[in-house]
Amino acid sequence: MNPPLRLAINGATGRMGQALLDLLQHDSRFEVVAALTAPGVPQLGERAWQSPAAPCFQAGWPQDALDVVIDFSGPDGLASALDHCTPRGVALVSGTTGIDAALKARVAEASKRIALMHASNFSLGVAVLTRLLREAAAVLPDWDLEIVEAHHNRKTDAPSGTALSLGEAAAAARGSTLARDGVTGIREGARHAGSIGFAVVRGGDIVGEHIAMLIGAGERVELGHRATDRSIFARGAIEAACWLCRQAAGAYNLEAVLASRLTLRS
Ligand SMILES: NC(=O)C1=CN([C@@H]2O[C@H](COP(=O)(O)OP(=O)(O)OC[C@H]3O[C@@H](n4cnc5c(N)ncnc54)[C@H](OP(=O)(O)O)[C@@H]3O)[C@@H](O)[C@H]2O)C=CC1
Ligand SMILES: O=C(O)C1=N[C@H](C(=O)O)C[C@H](O)C1
Repeated sequence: MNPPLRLAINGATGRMGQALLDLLQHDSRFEVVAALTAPGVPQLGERAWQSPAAPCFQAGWPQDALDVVIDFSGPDGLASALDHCTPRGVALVSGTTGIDAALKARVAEASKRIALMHASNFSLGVAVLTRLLREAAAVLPDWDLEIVEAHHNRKTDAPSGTALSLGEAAAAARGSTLARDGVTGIREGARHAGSIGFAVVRGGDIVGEHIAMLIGAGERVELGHRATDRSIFARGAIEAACWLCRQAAGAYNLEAVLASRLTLRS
């Protein structure tokens, strides 16, 4: 049997960090070597779960060698993970959203040296939704496309990373880009033909909902996904980490993992 993969969680005290730790306590494929969080959080020094084998929450990267890092933190946390993983050849799975063009470029640059998967959504359902939307957007090129997303009241980035990725996939299927046709924020006046609009709802404990509306004259197609439990994202990221550790340097997406595990047919 292979020894367990040596893993660090970045953003370990957050909502996703907790969902990951809940699953990883019982996953013999991994040894959680470090549970990293931001400096100053009250949990620093506490064990990540109730076992003497659990690491304590810490604010700096460990000296120990790692096989893989799973990062669900924020833009600063992702930048720090890139700084740690790239020179050391450590694989990196990141679900952090709300990152700007400069950080996206750093992610792309790092993937020349390490195996890296950055995905705005690690759920199987959203992977399928993306496929369906690509197809619908291509066969209905003249229909108006609006993407509505809803999340909990603690979410800081908007539109969500998933909404933007869905928009990018649809735009690409129509031979366009979000930079050209995406429209966010409050809109006034008539709709521009070909634009892809985004609407954002924030409230309560909504885990994550995305609805893509393709609106024609006298009819409308709606494709949507509702997450009701964060463990779906955590499970996807854990499977990705396991898979990524066997890959050469490069930028990978979740579809590659799903194709190898579930043989999703095109
Ligand atoms: N791709 C996907 O499938 C999913 C992506 N996400 C994304 O993951 C990210 C985290 O989401 P969520 O868990 O809900 O957010 P939380 O705010 O609950 O958790 C983020 C955690 O990261 C910590 N953190 C902040 N800065 C750093 C740093 N520099 N180094 C290490 N840790 C840091 C935070 O500490 P502190 O609280 O002190 O700031 C917090 O504990 C978001 O970008 C979100 O959009 C979420 C769900 C699914
Ligand atoms: O912050 C969240 O919670 C989520 N963020 C991701 C995003 O921005 O798309 C994925 C998921 O919807 C939950």
